[in-house]
Amino acid sequence: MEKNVVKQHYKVSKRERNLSNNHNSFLIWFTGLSGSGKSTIANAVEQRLHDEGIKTYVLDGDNIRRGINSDLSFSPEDRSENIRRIAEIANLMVDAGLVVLAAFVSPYKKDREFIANTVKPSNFVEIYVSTSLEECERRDVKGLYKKAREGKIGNMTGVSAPYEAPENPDVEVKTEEESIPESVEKILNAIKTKLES
Ligand SMILES: Nc1ncnc2c1ncn2[C@@H]1O[C@H](COP(=O)(O)OS(=O)(=O)O)[C@@H](OP(=O)(O)O)[C@H]1O
Ligand SMILES: Nc1ncnc2c1ncn2[C@@H]1O[C@H](COP(=O)(O)OP(=O)(O)O)[C@@H](O)[C@H]1O
Repeated sequence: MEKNVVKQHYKVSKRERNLSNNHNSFLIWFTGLSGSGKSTIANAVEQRLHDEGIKTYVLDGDNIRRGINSDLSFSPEDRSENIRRIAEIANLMVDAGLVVLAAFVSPYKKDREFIANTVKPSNFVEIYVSTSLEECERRDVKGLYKKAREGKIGNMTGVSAPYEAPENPDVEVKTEEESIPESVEKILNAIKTKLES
């Protein structure tokens, strides 16, 4: 389809925004099963960054799916479209100078590669929140696993839909072995040099 759309260049660049904020902007992407701890850890990391005066924003699966992506299901195609839109949104926010923390199940490797390429691999930090399915089911924060086992919801990641774990994440957070503060420290250490503008 002919689109007749031409890329426009902005006067103020990402570099200039980063310089005036005194820190770089990039995307910290949390992937893992539902209940693994993505939101808990992303929000705890954000709090620490915010307290240091860094401009941040959290994008979270549940909230995005209640708003801009409320038309999407949990089929493989809709999950990919979910991630495609979030990658584009995150890219705009990174361009605007924010450190974006995104917490999405994002079960497909190819979708996570798409995100990295959308924001540029140098602006992408992948955090694998690697909690076992057994532990996520034990926590069952939202009662979804119980419903999935009872056959009341389909396509539940880990139960009736796949999760492709990252092979080479920047940080792996093992929530069954580490406390929340330990995981937060690990992530803050990993991004320290990235923040320097
Ligand atoms: N079938 C199924 N599978 C997985 N998750 C489900 C499902 N149905 C609803 N939920 C709830 O939706 C949240 C996951 O949405 P995401 O946008 O992160 O999913 S995805 O990246 O498109 O796979 C997820 O939030 P988190 O628990 O924070 O991960 C669940 O609360
Ligand atoms: N070490 C840990 N790291 C993160 N969450 C933990 C940890 N130990 C227990 N939890 C609990 O696990 C639950 C994870 O839920 P949540 O952060 O909503 O996960 P997700 O966003 O991946 O669905 C929370 O109730 C949290 O308090």
